[in-house]
Amino acid sequence: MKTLKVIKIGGNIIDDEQVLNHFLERFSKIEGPKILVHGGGKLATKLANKMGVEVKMTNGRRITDADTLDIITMVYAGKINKNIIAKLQTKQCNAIGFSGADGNTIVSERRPIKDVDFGFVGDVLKVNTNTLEVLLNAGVTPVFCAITHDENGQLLNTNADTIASELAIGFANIFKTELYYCFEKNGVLQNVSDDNSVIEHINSENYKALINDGIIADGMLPKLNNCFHAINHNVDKVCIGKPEMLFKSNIKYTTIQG
Ligand SMILES: Nc1ncnc2c1ncn2[C@@H]1O[C@H](COP(=O)(O)OP(=O)(O)O)[C@@H](O)[C@H]1O
Ligand SMILES: CC(=O)N[C@@H](CCC(=O)OP(=O)(O)O)C(=O)O
Repeated sequence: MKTLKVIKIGGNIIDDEQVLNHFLERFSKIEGPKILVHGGGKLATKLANKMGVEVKMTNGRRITDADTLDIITMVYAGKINKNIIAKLQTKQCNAIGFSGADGNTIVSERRPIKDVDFGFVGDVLKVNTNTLEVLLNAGVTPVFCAITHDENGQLLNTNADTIASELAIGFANIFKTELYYCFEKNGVLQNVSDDNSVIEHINSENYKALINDGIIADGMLPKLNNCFHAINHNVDKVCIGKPEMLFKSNIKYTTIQG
């Protein structure tokens, strides 16, 4: 079985032109099938502020009204995705940009209203691997933004970490699948302001303790939920850290264990 690497990059990598170029240079050289997933929440927030559209976040998720959906579609599926594709083409990496609507690759349903109405936010129902598998086997690299669709013509905003974990799970019976969450820190940290305090292994036991002790908070909570979801659904390897974890052997990062 071939190994598929699903790699997610967060806002802090996308926002910095130099960091992004350096990452894409090394990403393009990774051999074998690979999928890149990008966020871009920070840029969407910046543009919404500029356009006078109020930004509302709850539990790390963006409340997405019709104006916000327009903005995130322009930012995620347009500006960020197409810039990444153009850069990869300069590095001999033949990439194609995807939202979940393209090729009907990721189908979601609008999140039901419970305590909060998230608006046009989608929870993933299904990943269709057929088209993507053909592309991967032909050496083409799919690059996903954080947008899905409901098969009734409605685009939906879906967190990029979730897109990455659902893609990894979707391919877990076709490839040996590895999921890498790249962000600006060395991994999950014991002390969030000390990059040397990497917690190298997290399992469901120490995870609970880390939450209770307030060590894991903010965006790290949904990220780790996605990690456990993946490792419990046949994904072989789930890691969180700086992009260097993909390219160097002497680097510390966090590995998730089931
Ligand atoms: N224990 C922790 N270790 C590392 N980061 C943490 C921790 N607890 C909270 N965080 C926060 O989680 C953030 C990462 O989540 P998020 O911003 O959603 O990531 P991304 O940039 O991938 O979208 C970090 O920037 C950090 O501020
Ligand atoms: C529903 C929801 O919250 N979607 C996210 C999608 C982008 C994202 O996940 O970007 P980062 O990975 O850079 O945070 C949002 O709009 O912020």
